[in-house]
Amino acid sequence: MERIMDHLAHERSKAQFSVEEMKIIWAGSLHAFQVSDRIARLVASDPGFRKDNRAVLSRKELFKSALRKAAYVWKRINELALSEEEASWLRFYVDELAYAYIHWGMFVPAIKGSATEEQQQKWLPLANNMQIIGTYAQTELGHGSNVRGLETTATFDQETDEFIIHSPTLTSSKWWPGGLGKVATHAVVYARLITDGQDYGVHGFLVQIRSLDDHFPLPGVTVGDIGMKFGSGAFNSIDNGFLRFNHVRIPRNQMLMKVSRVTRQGKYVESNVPKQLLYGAMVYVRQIIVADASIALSRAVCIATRYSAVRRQFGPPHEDENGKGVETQVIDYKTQQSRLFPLLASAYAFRFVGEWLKWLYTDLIQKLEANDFSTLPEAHACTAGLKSLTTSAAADGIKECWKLCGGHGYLSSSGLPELYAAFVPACTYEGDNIVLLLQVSRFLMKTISQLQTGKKPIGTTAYMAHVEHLIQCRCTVQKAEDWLNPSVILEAFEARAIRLSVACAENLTKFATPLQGFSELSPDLVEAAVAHCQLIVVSKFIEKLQQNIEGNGVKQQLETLCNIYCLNLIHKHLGDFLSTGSISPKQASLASDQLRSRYSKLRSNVIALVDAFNYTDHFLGSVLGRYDGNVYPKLYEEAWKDPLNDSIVPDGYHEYIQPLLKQQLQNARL
Ligand SMILES: CCCCCCCC/C=C\CCCCCCCCC/C=C/C(=O)SCCNC(=O)CCNC(=O)[C@H](O)C(C)(C)COP(=O)(O)OP(=O)(O)OC[C@H]1O[C@@H](n2cnc3c(N)ncnc32)[C@H](O)[C@@H]1OP(=O)(O)O
Ligand SMILES: Cc1cc2nc3c(=O)[nH]c(=O)nc-3n(C[C@H](O)[C@H](O)[C@H](O)COP(=O)(O)OP(=O)(O)OC[C@H]3O[C@@H](n4cnc5c(N)ncnc54)[C@H](O)[C@@H]3O)c2cc1C
Repeated sequence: MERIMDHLAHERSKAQFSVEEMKIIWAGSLHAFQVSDRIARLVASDPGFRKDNRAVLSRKELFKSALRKAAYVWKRINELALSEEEASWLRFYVDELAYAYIHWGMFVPAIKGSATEEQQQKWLPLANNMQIIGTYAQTELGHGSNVRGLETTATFDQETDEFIIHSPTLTSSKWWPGGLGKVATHAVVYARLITDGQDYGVHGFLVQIRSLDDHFPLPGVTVGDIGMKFGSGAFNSIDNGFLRFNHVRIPRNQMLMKVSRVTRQGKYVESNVPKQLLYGAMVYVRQIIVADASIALSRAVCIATRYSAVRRQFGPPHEDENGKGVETQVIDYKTQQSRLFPLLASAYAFRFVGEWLKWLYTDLIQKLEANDFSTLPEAHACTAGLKSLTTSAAADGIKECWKLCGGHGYLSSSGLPELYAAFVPACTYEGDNIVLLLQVSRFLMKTISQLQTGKKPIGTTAYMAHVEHLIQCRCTVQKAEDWLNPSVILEAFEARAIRLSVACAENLTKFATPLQGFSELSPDLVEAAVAHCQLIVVSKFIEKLQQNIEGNGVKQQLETLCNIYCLNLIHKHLGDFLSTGSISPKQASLASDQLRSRYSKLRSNVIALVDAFNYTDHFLGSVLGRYDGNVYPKLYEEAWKDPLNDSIVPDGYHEYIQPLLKQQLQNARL
C-alpha cells in the first residue's frame, strides 16, 4: 500500500513546472480558481452531497435523491448567501443531473433572450426565486433537429385574447425536455403561431403545466416521464418528459414577444430583431457545453493518467526509488502514451477554446443589446461547430480512457462508465452533431461565395481572405523541429481547411440546384466543417500561448501540449492533409517523429498536468483516479460495499441454485 502511494508522490516530484500556477491558467483567472476551489471543497466535505451510491440505486431512489440534493443545494445557496457565480459552481460540483440544469440553463435564458422587458419583469423574479420551475419544451416525438417541422400549434383566439395550445397529432407530443416528466410547473413551449388563419411558424410561449397548489397537471395537459435512459445513474436522475396539450388556453401576453408579437386584434407584427434570436437559448447552452466537454474529458483523462502511473504490467523489471524490482508502469508504454497524451492535450485545447467562445458569446450579447446583429451568424456557426467538435471528441475520449484503464475501467467504481453515459448524449442534445456541422458548412459556403463579391471575411473566417495564397502555398517543413513553429502549423491547418471548403464550393456548382448539391455532398461538407472547427481550436491554443503566461515552466508545458494537439490531428487526418496537398508524405512522417518526441518530453509532467485540473476526489468519483493513488485497497473496499456482498449466501440460492445442484447431483448418482 505504501509503495503505491509513493508512486504518485514520485511522479509529482518529477514535474518541471508550477502546478499552482497551472491551476490558475486552467481556471481562467486567480479569482475563478479561488471561487471554484472553495466551492469544490465545500461540496466535497458535506455528507449531504455524497454520490458514491448512485450506481446501486433504483430509478425511483435515484430520482428522489436528485430531488433531495437539488433542494439542499437551494437551501445552502440561501443559507450561505452565495453569489450567482458561487451558486453555479455549487450546482456544478454537486454533479447530479436534475431539473435545475434545465431551469437555470435553458428556461431562464430563453426568457431572458426572447421575452420583452415587461415580460421579463414579471417572469424572471418568479423563476429566480424558484417560485416556479421551468423547462424548455422544444423537441417533439416526431421532430427534434428540424425545428421548423414542429407541429404543436398556438392559435390566437381574438374573442378571448388567448392562445390555444394544442397537440394535433401523436408526433406533436413534446418529448425529451428535462425536468418536464415529474417536476416542472411551467414550460417555454415552442409551437406554430397561427393567427387569422395564417401559420407564422415556430414561436415560444410560456405555459403553466402543473398546479402550484397540488402539483397536478392543469386541465388539458397530459404529462409524464419518457422512461429509462442509457447506463446506470447518469441521466436517469432526471425526468425527461412527454407533454400533450388538449386546447390549453394561455393569455396572449404569454407569447415571448421580443422577436415578434400578436396585437389585440390578432395582427402579427415583426420587430427589427432577427427571428433567429428565438433560438438564442440554444446558442447560449452550446457555448456552455463546450466548457463542459473540456471538464468531462479532463475528468476522464485525470482518472486514466493517475491510474496508468499506478498500474504496472510486464517487465523488464525496473528498480523503484527504493531499489526494489518492479514491473513497468503502463504509462511508460508508447502505445499508452499515444492514446492518452493527445486526450490530455485536447482537454487543455477545449478549455482554451471554451474560454474564447465565452468571450465571443459575451461580446455577441453586448452587441445585440446595442441592436448590432452583425456577429450573430458567426456566433451561431462557432457555437454549433465547436459544440459538435468538442462533444464528439470528448465522448470518444472518455470511452478511450475507460479502455486505457483495462478491466478495472469497466467497474462502476472507476467512475468512467457513468461519466460516459452522462456525457455521450451531449453529441445529440442541443443539436445533433452532424446537423450542427452542416450548419457550419452552410456558413462556410456562404462566406466563400461572398469572397467573389469582395466582402471581407472576418473573425474565424478571416483566413479565407488569403484564399489565393492558401490554395497554392507549400508547407516549408524540412526537418522534424520545423513542426514546432506555430506559423507553420497554422498555415497547414488553414490550407487544409480552405482547400476542402473551396473543393466543396466548386463541386456544388455541378448540381442542378444548391439543395441537391448540399444533399449529395453532405459528407464532404461535414469534413470541411470539421477542418474549419479544428483550425479554430488550433488557432485559439496558439493565441493563448501568445498571451502573458506566468509561472515557472507553465508556458513550456502548454507549448508541448499545443504541439501534441496539432500534430496528433495531422496524424489522425493525414488523408485530408495529403489529398489537399497541404503537406507532403515526407513532412507527414516528420510530423509523426516530432509527435513521438513530444510524448517523451511530456511524460514526467503528466501527473502534475492532471493535478492542475484541481478536481477533488469527490468530484472525480473514481477509485482509479484517487489523488493518493491508493487504488488496490480501495477497489477491494468498494467491492465489499456492493449490495450483493451484504449476505454470504445470495438471495435466490434456496430457490434456484440449491435445487439445481441437488438435481444434478441426483442425476449423477442415478
Ligand atoms: C474551469 C471551467 C469552468 C467551466 C464550467 C462549465 C460549466 C458546465 C456546467 C454545466 C454543464 C451543462 C450541461 C448541460 C446539461 C444538459 C442539458 C441538456 C438540455 C438539452 C436541451 C435540448 O436539447 S433543447 C433542444 C435543442 N434542439 C436543437 O438544438 C435542434 C437543432 N436544430 C436547430 O437548431 C435548427 O432547427 C437548425 C439550425 C438545424 C435549423 O436549420 P434550418 O431549418 O436551416 O434553419 P432555419 O430555422 O430556417 O434558419 C435559417 C437561418 O438561421 C440560421 N440559424 C439557425 N439556428 C440559429 C441560431 N441558433 N442562431 C442564429 N442563427 C441561426 C441558419 O444558419 C440560417 O442562416 P442562413 O443560412 O439563412 O444565413
Ligand atoms: C439527454 C437528452 C436531453 C434532452 N433534453 C431536451 C430538452 O430539455 N428540451 C428539448 O426540447 N429537447 C431535448 N432533447 C432533445 C434533443 O434536442 C434532440 O434529441 C436533438 O435535437 C436531436 O434531434 P432528434 O432526436 O430529432 O434526432 P434526429 O434529427 O431524428 O436524428 C436522427 C439521425 O438523423 C440524422 N439527421 C437528421 N437530420 C439530418 C440532416 N438534415 N442531414 C443529415 N442527417 C440528419 C442525425 O445526424 C441522426 O443521425 C434532449 C435529448 C437528449 C438525448
